[in-house]
Amino acid sequence: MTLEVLSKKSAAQQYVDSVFEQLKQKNSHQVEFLQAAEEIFISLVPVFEQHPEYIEHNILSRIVEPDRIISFRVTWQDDQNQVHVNRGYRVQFNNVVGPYKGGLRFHPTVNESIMKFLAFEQIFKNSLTGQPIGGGKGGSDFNPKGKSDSEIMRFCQAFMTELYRHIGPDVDVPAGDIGVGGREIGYLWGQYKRIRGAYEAGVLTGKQPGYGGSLARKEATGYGLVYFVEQMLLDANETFEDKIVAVSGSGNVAIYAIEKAQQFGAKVVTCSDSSGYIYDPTGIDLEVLKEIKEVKGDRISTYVNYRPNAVYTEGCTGVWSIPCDIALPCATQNEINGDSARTLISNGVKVVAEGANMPSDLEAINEFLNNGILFGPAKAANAGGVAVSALEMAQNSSRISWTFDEVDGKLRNIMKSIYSESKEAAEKYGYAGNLVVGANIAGFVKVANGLLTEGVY
Ligand SMILES: NC(=O)c1ccc[n+]([C@@H]2O[C@H](COP(=O)([O-])OP(=O)(O)OC[C@H]3O[C@@H](n4cnc5c(N)ncnc54)[C@H](O)[C@@H]3O)[C@@H](O)[C@H]2O)c1
Repeated sequence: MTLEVLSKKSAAQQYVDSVFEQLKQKNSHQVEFLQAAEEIFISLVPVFEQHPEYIEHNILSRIVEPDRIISFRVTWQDDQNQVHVNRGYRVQFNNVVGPYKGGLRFHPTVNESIMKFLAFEQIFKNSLTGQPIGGGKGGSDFNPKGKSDSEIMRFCQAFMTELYRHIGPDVDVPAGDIGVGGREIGYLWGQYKRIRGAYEAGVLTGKQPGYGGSLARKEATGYGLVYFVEQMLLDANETFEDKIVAVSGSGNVAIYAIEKAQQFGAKVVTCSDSSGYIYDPTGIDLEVLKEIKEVKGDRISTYVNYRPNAVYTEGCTGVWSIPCDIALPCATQNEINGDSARTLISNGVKVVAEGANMPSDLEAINEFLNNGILFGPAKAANAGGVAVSALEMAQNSSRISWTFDEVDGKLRNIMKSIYSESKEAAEKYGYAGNLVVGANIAGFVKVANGLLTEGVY
């Protein structure tokens, strides 16, 4: 029996290693994609140990190769009539669970590796939501910084003039991401509608409420994060009541995480932007924060003009030196390194949950896990945004609009079930308490089982 188990173990490990080796050979220049794939592959070894049928059907090789990668030229004219060319992408990675779904990113760093890494992660995040959405991602190396409104509009129209033939409400449903907000979604949607000659609202999500958009989409990621932590706390017989919370960022995710945490009775004492952070020991004044960021688009340093007892400090990482019970990184990738993690731990943090994508580096995650900190990984904890995008698609298909409370109630249930599925998967595969492994496995197994039912293709 022992030998049998050992040989099975070794078969699973050998299989995962060999698929990863082939992946490296085929994609040697795609650093980000390989990094994301490796992280997920490591979590999956125990799954292949228990499911040799996945090895027989070569599921891993089939999941890690995108269904297709579309790359196209985008030609547009600036306000001085100069002609520019950018490259557009859409990676349609996997549609076993539903139509491809994932954001569009407009940023100069966009390349095929980054598109593939984001689309690959999106498969498992979307599967975890329990909503019928597959994984995709797209974008362009276009830099929106410094562009006029008309230039943005012309770029979006040129981008959609090619993209429209590859997407559709039952095919592939893009949304926003970095550099693509409500304004860009509006221009993209207008152009799609004009070309198609049909009101296919479900082709894009993140639209304005009243024009095909869903109520509570703006709040969804931040609220969802807090609902996820609510479940983590509940399991430890705790609540948000009177907890000290440190939040980083002051954008869409941060603002609504702060709002919900405060509604649950927590005291949120920090927020930040890319220049520095605020420490307000009496609790962040949300009205002031919204005025600064949503109305005026100002720097977070101006907070002290409204709240003289608060302290502003230059530099972002210092935010993690503030003692807290719960830390919610909601700004950007790699904002918590090993040192920041150790500081948080020595100051007594009990829960860390990721609102941003990949805010903790690998060393930080290991510090949290090895020191018994409850850790909620981004794939699970910030899935509320895409979950409500799926609810937007459902409303578009049925041509009805749910109330704010209806959407919010569904979001809370979805976050509850993402938590319990991740927790149960971790327990089932021998990693009790490790939500990183649990979320990867729970997302993967659903896609793998779907693939098994569809035959070989
Ligand atoms: N908006 C969503 O629905 C959603 C969903 C899932 C994940 N995310 C992720 O959450 C993160 C934040 O997204 P958002 O929508 O709130 O973006 P946003 O642009 O609204 O806000 C980002 C905020 O972070 C601040 N920031 C940037 N760099 C920083 C740094 N180094 N240190 C501290 N603050 C910094 C910015 O000043 C801004 O206030 C991103 O990683 C994004 O990919 C967002």
